[in-house]
Amino acid sequence: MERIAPGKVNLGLSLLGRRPDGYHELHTLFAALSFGDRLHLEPIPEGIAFRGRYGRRNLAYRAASAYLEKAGWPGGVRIVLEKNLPEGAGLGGGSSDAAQVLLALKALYPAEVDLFSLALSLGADVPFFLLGGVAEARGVGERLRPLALPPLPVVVFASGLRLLTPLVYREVKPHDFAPELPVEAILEALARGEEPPYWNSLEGPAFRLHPELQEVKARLRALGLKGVLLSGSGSAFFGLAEDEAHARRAVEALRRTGYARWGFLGGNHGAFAADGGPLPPSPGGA
Ligand SMILES: C[C@@](CO)(OP(=O)(O)O)[C@H](O)COP(=O)(O)OP(=O)(O)OC[C@H]1O[C@@H](n2ccc(N)nc2=O)[C@H](O)[C@@H]1O
Ligand SMILES: Nc1ncnc2c1ncn2[C@@H]1O[C@H](COP(=O)(O)OP(=O)(O)O)[C@@H](O)[C@H]1O
Repeated sequence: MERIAPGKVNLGLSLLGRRPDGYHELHTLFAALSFGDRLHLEPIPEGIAFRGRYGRRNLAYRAASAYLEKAGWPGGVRIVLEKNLPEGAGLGGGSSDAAQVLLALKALYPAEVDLFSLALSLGADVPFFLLGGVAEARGVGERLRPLALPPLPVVVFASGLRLLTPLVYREVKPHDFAPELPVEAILEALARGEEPPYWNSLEGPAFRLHPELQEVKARLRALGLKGVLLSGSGSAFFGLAEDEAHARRAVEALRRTGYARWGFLGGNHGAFAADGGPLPPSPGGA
């Protein structure tokens, strides 16, 4: 069985406040991308045979182990993880890998296992990847509402700087908190190809830690991309292109200096990955 684990970007991320447990309450729009990592899975009599980085600490391995444990070890699985998404870039690759392993194992070894709570125990972004598509999220990302958005060409760029999520959250100051995102206005602007009225409350903290990231954002803007924003806790930025030709030109201009790739969000992109259906070949990029 072969599955694509799509990346994601956050079409706006607002930090509403800090909870007593130290976590931050957020309001965000997740959008799955039309490209991502690739997983090959096949049943074996017992155990987990895993090929990929980090061994047993890999989120894909941990997802397999958690599911099979809860299902009572009905059999084993061989997993080969082909990493295409940059790590620690805010594109959610590890979370998406974990979600696809959960979905694949549920198909291979059906059992009364609550995938959603298992997903949440693996990471705050993992439940979203069980759905894919576009979704509004609250809490730490677990309260989800699916949304519709037409397919939009998007360019993603990561300079290679690895931003650790805990360090970015630690840098958050009270003045970084913001109100809820204007969801309807964001969706309307995106559909019309206008500058969306969104922000990412983690940009301020990320820029304070690494001021050079502001230049990266400016470069994407200078290429004519709209709604250029840090994705999640970074360090990847994304921006919306006018059309495929514009997206291709932007990738061409960026690819010598980092990970640059274009694809789609919205439409059916990143949604059908979640039910195991085949994905179309990904469009170009580095
Ligand atoms: C920022 C987001 C946006 O989607 O993901 P990325 O874009 O980096 O993938 C998420 O909030 C990433 O949440 P999550 O996946 O749980 O982050 P982890 O790396 O597990 O958390 C690392 C640490 O960040 C802090 N943290 C995390 C999430 C949150 N809502 N508030 C927090 O304060 C906590 O101190 C936590 O111990
Ligand atoms: N399958 C995996 N893919 C990527 N990173 C993983 C995976 N399993 C564990 N990790 C760890 O999780 C960290 C964050 O991974 P990733 O999901 O790619 O980034 P982000 O949380 O910024 O979106 C990595 O730096 C790595 O140490």
